[in-house]
Amino acid sequence: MSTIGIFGANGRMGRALITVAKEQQLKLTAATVRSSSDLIGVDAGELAGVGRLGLPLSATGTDSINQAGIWVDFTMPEAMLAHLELAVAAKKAMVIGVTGLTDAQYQQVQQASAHIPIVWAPNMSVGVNLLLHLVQTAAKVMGQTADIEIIEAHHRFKKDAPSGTAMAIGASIAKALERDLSKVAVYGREGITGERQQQTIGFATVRGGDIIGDHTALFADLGERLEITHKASSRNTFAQGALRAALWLQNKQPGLYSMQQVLGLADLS
Ligand SMILES: NC(=O)C1=CN([C@@H]2O[C@H](COP(=O)(O)OP(=O)(O)OC[C@H]3O[C@@H](n4cnc5c(N)ncnc54)[C@H](OP(=O)(O)O)[C@@H]3O)[C@@H](O)[C@H]2O)C=CC1
Ligand SMILES: O=C(O)C1=N[C@H](C(=O)O)C[C@H](O)C1
Repeated sequence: MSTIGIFGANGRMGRALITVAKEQQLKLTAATVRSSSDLIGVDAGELAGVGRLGLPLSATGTDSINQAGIWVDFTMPEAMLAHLELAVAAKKAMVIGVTGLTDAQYQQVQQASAHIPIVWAPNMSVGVNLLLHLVQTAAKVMGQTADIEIIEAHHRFKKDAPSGTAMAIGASIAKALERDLSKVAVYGREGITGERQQQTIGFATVRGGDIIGDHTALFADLGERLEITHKASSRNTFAQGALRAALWLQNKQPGLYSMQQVLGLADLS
């Protein structure tokens, strides 16, 4: 079994990853934090509240990159790109869950995948990845006449909007309907907006409290509406998916892989 490392171990997802790695008895051999962090040397299991693991947190950098073969990154876009540079230089595989990437940042991930195997996905849960297929069926059946809106809700600490998952749902629906998402997306509404344009795909964002992650795709027609909803009740579900992706990446050739491929859902129509 490959050795696994976690960048950004002190984040919400970093701690969930440590928890799940312990539950699944995976070979977690590195957990890193910023080089300026006071947490360096603290036990990773104690940080995550799951008891001593005998794994001290180390500083992200060239000294720690060789502590693991596959690295998991749920940090922030700029930090992730710096980690990616380290991984490419050391030929390490990466699982990336970071959202809110600009097009240019996503292109940097694509370019790095010419050198190392990478899984990038805005949502690592089984349910959301199934939902990405279900919305395509709904779009094909109802999308020519129904109004399509994507509603997402997350905790008050989230920094990007709409969520990466909401964007992926929009892209999935737009693809099924052969619409260009960049032309039909409407992000929030205010003032005298006029009547709704039928071809548009609307996005609405809610931020509050400790909501872990809710997503709804709404297909609203005259006389009926269909809502397809996913609600995450624990971050461990994302961590389980990420660690499954890490194991799946063992011995893979360089390339950019999706969670659909990891879960064997890529061929669902
Ligand atoms: N794909 C998926 O399934 C999921 C994706 N996400 C995404 O994962 C990302 C992280 O989410 P979450 O865990 O809630 O965020 P947190 O804010 O809890 O954690 C972010 C981590 O990144 C580190 N970090 C941030 N900026 C820097 C930097 N400049 N240099 C070094 N380290 C840095 C932080 O370090 P420090 O503690 O020192 O500040 C922290 O450890 C988001 O993009 C989120 O959308 C979240 C859940 C599921
Ligand atoms: O920031 C989060 O928390 C989450 N972010 C991801 C996203 O932006 O889609 C996935 C999940 O919903 C949690």
